[in-house]
Amino acid sequence: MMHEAQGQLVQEVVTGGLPAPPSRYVLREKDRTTGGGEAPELGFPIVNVQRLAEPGDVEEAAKLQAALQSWGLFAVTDHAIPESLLDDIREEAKEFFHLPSSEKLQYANQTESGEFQNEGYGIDRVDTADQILDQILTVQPEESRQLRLWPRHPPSLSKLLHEYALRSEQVAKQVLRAMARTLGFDEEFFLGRHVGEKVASYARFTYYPPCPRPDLVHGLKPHTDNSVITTLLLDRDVGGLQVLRDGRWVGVPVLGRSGEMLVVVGDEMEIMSNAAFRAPTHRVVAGERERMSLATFYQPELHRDLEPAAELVGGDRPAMYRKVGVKTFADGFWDAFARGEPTIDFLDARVDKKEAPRAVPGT
Ligand SMILES: O=C(O)CCC(=O)C(=O)O
Ligand SMILES: [Fe+2]
Repeated sequence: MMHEAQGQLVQEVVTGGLPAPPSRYVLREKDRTTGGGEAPELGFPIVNVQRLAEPGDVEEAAKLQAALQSWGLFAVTDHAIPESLLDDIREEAKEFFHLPSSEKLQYANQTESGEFQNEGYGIDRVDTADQILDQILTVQPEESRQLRLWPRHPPSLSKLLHEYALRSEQVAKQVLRAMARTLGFDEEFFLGRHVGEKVASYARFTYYPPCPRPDLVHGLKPHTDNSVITTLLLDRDVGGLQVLRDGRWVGVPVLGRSGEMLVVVGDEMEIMSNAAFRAPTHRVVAGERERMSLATFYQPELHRDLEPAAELVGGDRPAMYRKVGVKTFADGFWDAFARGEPTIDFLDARVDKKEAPRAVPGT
């Protein structure tokens, strides 16, 4: 059901001159974000996509491998997406979020009877009090697009998203091919055999309004991504993304052009690779300046099952996850996210419960 606050949009409350965020967004004292390792990290991994495509480039492959083993996410350069496209899509997305709520609610993520649906504009399903505003759209396969939920204003935003989706899919594919190679498999190991011809993708634009008391609220609460991998277009000037590393939150640095596009390992890759690659837990802290991001989640074809690849199971490496349908996993994500639990644990997909991640600080 629709939460009574669904129509009360946080950026309007916040920019309306209030000294502090409305109480429903305020975190309990123990969950607040100050003092927790927010300093941006030096040595953040950056991988060159063109070089990754060269099977003989062992240096770049080693960088990818190190990035996957350490952060589970990394910036990509030489990705062939024109800078002007990245700038335009960010600008137009902000323009969309700046529209009056009556206009944006045309694309609301609820059905006419008030039921939550996974696509559209709004706060995510409200089960807890700390969620922000986003717009989620299926982008691939094209025949699954629900165009009535695609913004008609600004007028070119939909076209930009279409173009961006085509190009960002190429980046995701290059990275998946190179990831297969780092494990000694052929390039189609993940893409062709486990993901399928028709990679599914969902775009999520997230808008973080300027927040008068960033210490009191989450931007986006801790989670792992519901994807094989995610491409993530960041705000060029405003940081806030943090990654949980060895029990500490570490800030992703703002690196201008070379740090604006990230690739993030998702839960589905963790399962398929039998934890050869792990999905990093990440969150966004609120800030005094507005910020937006565009995440595109790449998923296997919906009719498939997710399970550890047979080649990565055996001997001293038993299967660490049970088989789960891609659709079950995708639906489970929403329940898990609303409760602040990892989807893998929420769906009881981990074979050895002792392997479950330690409790996330600040949740
Ligand atoms: O806004 C960001 O930097 C991160 C967004 C994110 O993690 C997501 O949409 O899953
Ligand atoms: Fe994420």
